[in-house]
Order: sequence, then C-alpha cells, then structure tokens
Amino acid sequence: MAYLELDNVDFGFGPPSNRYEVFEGASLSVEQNEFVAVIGFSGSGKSTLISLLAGLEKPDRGAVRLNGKPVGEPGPDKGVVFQNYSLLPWLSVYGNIELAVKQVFSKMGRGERRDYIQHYIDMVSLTGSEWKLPGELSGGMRQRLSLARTLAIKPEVLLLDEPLSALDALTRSQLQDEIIRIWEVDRRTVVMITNDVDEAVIMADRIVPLTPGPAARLGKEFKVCLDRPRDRATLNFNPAFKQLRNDVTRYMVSLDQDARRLATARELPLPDIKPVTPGPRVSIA
Ligand SMILES: Nc1ncnc2c1ncn2[C@@H]1O[C@H](COP(=O)(O)OP(=O)(O)OP(=O)(O)O)[C@@H](O)[C@H]1O
Repeated sequence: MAYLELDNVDFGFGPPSNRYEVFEGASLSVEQNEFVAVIGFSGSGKSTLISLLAGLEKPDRGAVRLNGKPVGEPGPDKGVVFQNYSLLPWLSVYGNIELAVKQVFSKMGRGERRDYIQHYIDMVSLTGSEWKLPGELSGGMRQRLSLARTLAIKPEVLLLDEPLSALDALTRSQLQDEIIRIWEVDRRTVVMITNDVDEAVIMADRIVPLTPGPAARLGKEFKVCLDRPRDRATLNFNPAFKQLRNDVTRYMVSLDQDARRLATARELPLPDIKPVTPGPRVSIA
C-alpha cells in the first residue's frame, strides 16, 4: 500500500464561470521513506500539488491519503519547506527553530530542548550563527535554517517546494548534498518539487514529471537506479546517469511540444467577417 497517495484528484481554482482546472485525474503513490522528485514546467501545478499533499488545499474530487487515512489539516506530521524560506525575521536562527520545537514538543524540558535545537543547527552546518537574524544570513543559510526548522519537528513526510531554486549553482549543489546526507541518516518520505532534471536524478529514487496544465496529471515515471551515495564528480561519466538525464529531458520536451500542439488546436477559428461599407443614402418619407 502506498504511504502517501494522490488518488485520481481533480482540483481547480475560481468559480464555475471562470474556472482554471489545475489537475484532472492526477495520481501519485509514494512509498514510505522513498525520495520522489516531481518535475514540471512553470504554472503546471507544482506548488498546488504540495498544498494538496500538505492538506492546505482539499481536492474537488478524488482523495489524498497519508498512511491510508485522508490527509487532514496541515500539521507537524507534514513538514513543508518553501522556496521563499518563510522565516520569522525578528527571531534568530535559534529562535526560529525554538518556536517550532516548542509548539510541537511542548513537554520537552529546557536543557533537553537546547541540546535538541543545537543538534539541528549543527546538522545543517549553521554552528556559530545561532544568534544571527535571518536578514544577516545568505540565501543558502536561510534555506538551511528553513530545512533545520522543518526537520526539527520530525515530520513523517517532508514536502520540499523548489527549496533550492533561488540559490546560485554552487550553493545549490552543496545543499543538495546536505539534504541527501541528512535524509540518508534520518530517513523520511520526501516529495521534492524541482524544475532541474540533474537535481532530480542526483537526489531522487524516482522522478515523476507533471504534464503541462491546464488539467495536469502526473506522467510516466522514471526509476533512478544509481547507487548511493552518489558522487556528483563521477556521475557525469556514468553512462546510466547520462542515459536517464537524456530520457527525462526528452520526455519533458515531448510533453511541452504536445501541450503547444493542443493549445494551437484549441484556438477557435474566427468567422470571415467583412467590414460593412456604407451604401447610398436613402430617405424615408
Ligand atoms: N489562488 C489561485 N487562484 C487562481 N489560480 C491560481 C491560484 N494559485 C495558482 N493558480 C493557477 O494554477 C496554476 C498552477 O499554479 P502553481 O502555483 O501550482 O504552479 P507551479 O507549477 O508551482 O508554477 P511555478 O513553477 O511558476 O511556481 C497556474 O496556472 C496558476 O495561475
């Protein structure tokens, strides 16, 4: 049985007269402790998918289930890391994590809590920056803090909504390695949204492309059969890595071409209307 499941989901925004159908019959099954990367074009519904999995949105039809039960309200069992960090700017690194930990583990004693928070700060290599405010951190450090705060509440499921897309290439690859290192120690079920094929191949067990919207679905899946730990320096010479990267990229290009063809076919032919030219003046008695 799937651990996290999107079962034949329809979901749209807006009133019936002006509705945008984001998903029609979208299905996704994620096994416990599996790392799935969902890859898609801009506007296809990636953030909406995370909102549905997190319980922030409810499907119009179909079901979203976690461990066999309908996904309820957002809660600490589902940890979401957004692209824009969503940190509290007036709280320090320590304070941001502490707030989340206090909410979820209200019975934890002071000393234990201090050690617990420090463990997560160390885990994401923010040691020494405990009392800095988010505004005093680099983008990569803020994203690390956001990740530490989410990991510290020990969610069953980790939902990562393009967490690395705002970062420069070097910081991005460092954080990819860091997320994988943490995941290998402290296994969780992960759904990560990305628009980067390489990132998906390096990090995930399985890659599931999202077809372009409207009425997006989760398309053909690609299993990533590469041993872990994956060393990015040698992967570039690995034929299986190159083949998979090409296969996924080719599939994404074909999805894009199909969507463009469909959009052209949907354009309505306009009637051949000729402008009316005024005739001779007629006087009515
Ligand atoms: N609150 C809303 N009301 C109406 N339409 C919305 C709303 N939120 C999203 N949409 C529309 O739903 C579609 C999917 O949006 P979503 O943000 O999930 O896409 P995305 O794949 O995450 O995009 P991007 O990669 O650009 O962030 C888009 O066409 C968007 O315009």
